Amino acid sequence: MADAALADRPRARPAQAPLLSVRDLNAWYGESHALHGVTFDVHEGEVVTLLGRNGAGKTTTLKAIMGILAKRTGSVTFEDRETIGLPARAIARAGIAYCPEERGIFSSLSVEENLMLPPQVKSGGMSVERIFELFPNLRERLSSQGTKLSGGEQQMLAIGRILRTGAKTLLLDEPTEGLAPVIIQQIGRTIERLKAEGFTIILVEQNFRFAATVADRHYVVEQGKVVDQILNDELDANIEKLHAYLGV
Ligand SMILES: Nc1ncnc2c1ncn2[C@@H]1O[C@H](COP(=O)(O)OP(=O)(O)OP(=O)(O)O)[C@@H](O)[C@H]1O
Repeated sequence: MADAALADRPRARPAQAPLLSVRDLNAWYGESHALHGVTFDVHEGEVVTLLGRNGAGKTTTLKAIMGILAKRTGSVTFEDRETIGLPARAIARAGIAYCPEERGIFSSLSVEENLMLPPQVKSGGMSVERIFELFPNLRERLSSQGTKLSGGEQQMLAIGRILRTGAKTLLLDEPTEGLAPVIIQQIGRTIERLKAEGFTIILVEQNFRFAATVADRHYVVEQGKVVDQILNDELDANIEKLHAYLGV
């Protein structure tokens, strides 16, 4: 195929191998079967969202990729390496970081202590100075206790903290949930900057209007499976279908 034709291909079908490839992923909470064969790909440098109703399996998909669910089957390859049998710490060292919906800020620790908590898993982690450039509020709150932070500041700290680790693939679970529009915009700008720097991001979002401002593609999750894919450029044309999926 000619180079020009390759360049014209949509992002959804680039020629190079995916960075992350999820195939027939099943996962359980104890006896409860939560994922029923999730399959999707993410290419390096993409921002991809998982959209879907409450309980569809979006968070579980992130946890299963990260290896923090005890029982999972199927295949998750990252940089062509199978990770399904690996413990979470090995997956983190491979360069994937997870920012949970509940943010996981230690209330008894200061902003600085929270920031320094996760170990660096790869070289090239972001310096604290750079993190403060992205989130100036954190610099001002450096010695504040975790409990004293607003929801927005907690979210910035949770994202800043994983940027220090050196991971270049980020799993962000509903980073905008419950936040004021001005903070949501700041998180949106941060995601854009990270994308421009080559980070790969999987974003779980309920707020598809926000998702549309940052993502290349959207996967729709329903009953523990990916049931559809919508390119961001084609979102407007598919808006009724998306409303039906999301029940809005
Ligand atoms: N800790 C748990 N123990 C048992 N079942 C769980 C647990 N967490 C989630 N589930 C179940 O797994 C399924 C998928 O939940 P999940 O949290 O992944 O959905 P979601 O799409 O992220 O939705 P939400 O936005 O509500 O978090 C649901 O049926 C849910 O009830």
